[in-house]
Amino acid sequence: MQTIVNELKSTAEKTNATDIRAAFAADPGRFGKFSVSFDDLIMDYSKTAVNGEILALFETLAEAAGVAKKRDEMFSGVAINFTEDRAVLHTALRNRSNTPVMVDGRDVMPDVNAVLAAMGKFSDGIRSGSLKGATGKAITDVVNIGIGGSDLGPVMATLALAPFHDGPRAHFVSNVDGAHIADTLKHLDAETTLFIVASKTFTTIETMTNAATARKFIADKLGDDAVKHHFCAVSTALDKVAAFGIDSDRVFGFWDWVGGRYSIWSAIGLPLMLAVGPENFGKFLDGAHAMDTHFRTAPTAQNLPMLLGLVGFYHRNVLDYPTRAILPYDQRLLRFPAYLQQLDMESNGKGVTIDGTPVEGNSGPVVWGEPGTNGQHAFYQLIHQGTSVIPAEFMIAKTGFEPELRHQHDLLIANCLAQSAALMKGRTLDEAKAQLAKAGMDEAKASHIAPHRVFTGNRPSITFVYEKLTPFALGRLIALYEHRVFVEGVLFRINSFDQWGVELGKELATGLLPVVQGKAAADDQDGSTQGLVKALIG
Ligand SMILES: O=P(O)(O)OC[C@H]1O[C@](O)(CO)[C@@H](O)[C@@H]1O
Repeated sequence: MQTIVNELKSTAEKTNATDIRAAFAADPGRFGKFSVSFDDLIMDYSKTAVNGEILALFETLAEAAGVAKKRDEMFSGVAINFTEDRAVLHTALRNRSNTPVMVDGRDVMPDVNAVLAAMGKFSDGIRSGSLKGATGKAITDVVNIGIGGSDLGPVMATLALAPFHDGPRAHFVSNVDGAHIADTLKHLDAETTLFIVASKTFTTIETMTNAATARKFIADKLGDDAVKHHFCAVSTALDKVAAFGIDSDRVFGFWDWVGGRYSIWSAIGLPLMLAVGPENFGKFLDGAHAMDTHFRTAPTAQNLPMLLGLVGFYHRNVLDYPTRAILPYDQRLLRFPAYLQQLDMESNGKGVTIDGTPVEGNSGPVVWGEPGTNGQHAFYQLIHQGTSVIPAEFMIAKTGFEPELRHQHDLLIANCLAQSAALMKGRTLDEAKAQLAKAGMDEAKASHIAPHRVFTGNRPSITFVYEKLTPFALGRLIALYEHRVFVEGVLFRINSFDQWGVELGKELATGLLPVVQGKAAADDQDGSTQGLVKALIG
């Protein structure tokens, strides 16, 4: 593999691949060569440093790394998450074909479908008002209590599908900071509020602490017996859920072969189903399944997740770009960058390969971003003229949901395409001087000012275009990014599906809590922690 990576480096240099502007000047038909589509989803990667030679090496690299073989292992239930001895089967949750998926010799599809049906029945009951609170009132507000994968996916998807909401209002509490639940409960009526305690392990301290506060909120207002009418739970730890006191018919399970950051398709998606209904949730699953089928069957050169992963690896490990910006031109994808931060950085932020040896080169990039056009007024200065090259990933729908505001959607499209073009084309010194001269600036001053108005250009971006942000399109987009993370993880030669890196902080926090509470001395803490504890608690 390393030989091919080295060949990618030398070929990029030899073909001057990073001069993207020159590549377009030499080949106006570049878009046709370096864009792929799957139904209405188009991925334009022509504004990246690719060419025919690079693309051929991508295919060689994918073959040498065995990406397709490892993909098929994942879909078939091989325990590829070997440090936790688990299969990775979030794809089974949206396996709309219902072909058997075997785990430990057993087809899991009947279980998957049973949970989905139970979620649908519960959602219909809450949404119709037939399932009521303790005082006989219909539920008007749902509060999801969870964090990480038990929060970020539901938050992102529920906001993204706002035009499809016809159920109770959705609220999300995740941070252990009391401000989060306090600000949420302030506006809610206990009689008409349902809490979902969402935790794969049912041990996460933030979630369990907030759940206890929510429970007290209901008990104080409506009495202990009311709790069972105002709570439900989503978890794999059914014994812990029972101990919390939630009735089994309000517990929606999922399985250890579903990673937290890959769990939106499971019962973790219950807040989304309550908001948009079981039918739209089914379309959400349909979209992901369509992308799964595409990923499993399309040849590499036409395979969107494969290409997105290969370009991402190329940017990270060949061209050495340390971050990537996710820039959705869709306000309802406001939380999509944050969702991808966990999906990508908790999956591929690893330093050890599957062999237990240190990663050679780089592993996952820093993922960040904000919707356009807002980002243009915040950090685009750096993206355009800073000293770091930051690959951008834009996404834009052909059509919005507000026909009466079509003129605003036109502006959104114009800005999205313009930013991608500006990053690629830039502005030369001569162009800057000519522009200043045309504005009437004298030559001496223009020579002084012009360097500040130069844009290097040749800054890479990928643009996704799709018809409309429907449940199907959202499911398809999320699955695309899940599989891109998978492809990059294989190329980095890491296990993308464990997350040991979150353990140490948790362990130290457990030991520090009694010190913060004044119940234990800080003597064995490091000097900085001792100083900070003293400053904070005296
Ligand atoms: O759903 P749980 O078990 O509460 O875990 C919440 C999150 O904490 C982590 O385990 C660590 O961040 C994530 O992987 C997970 O999504």
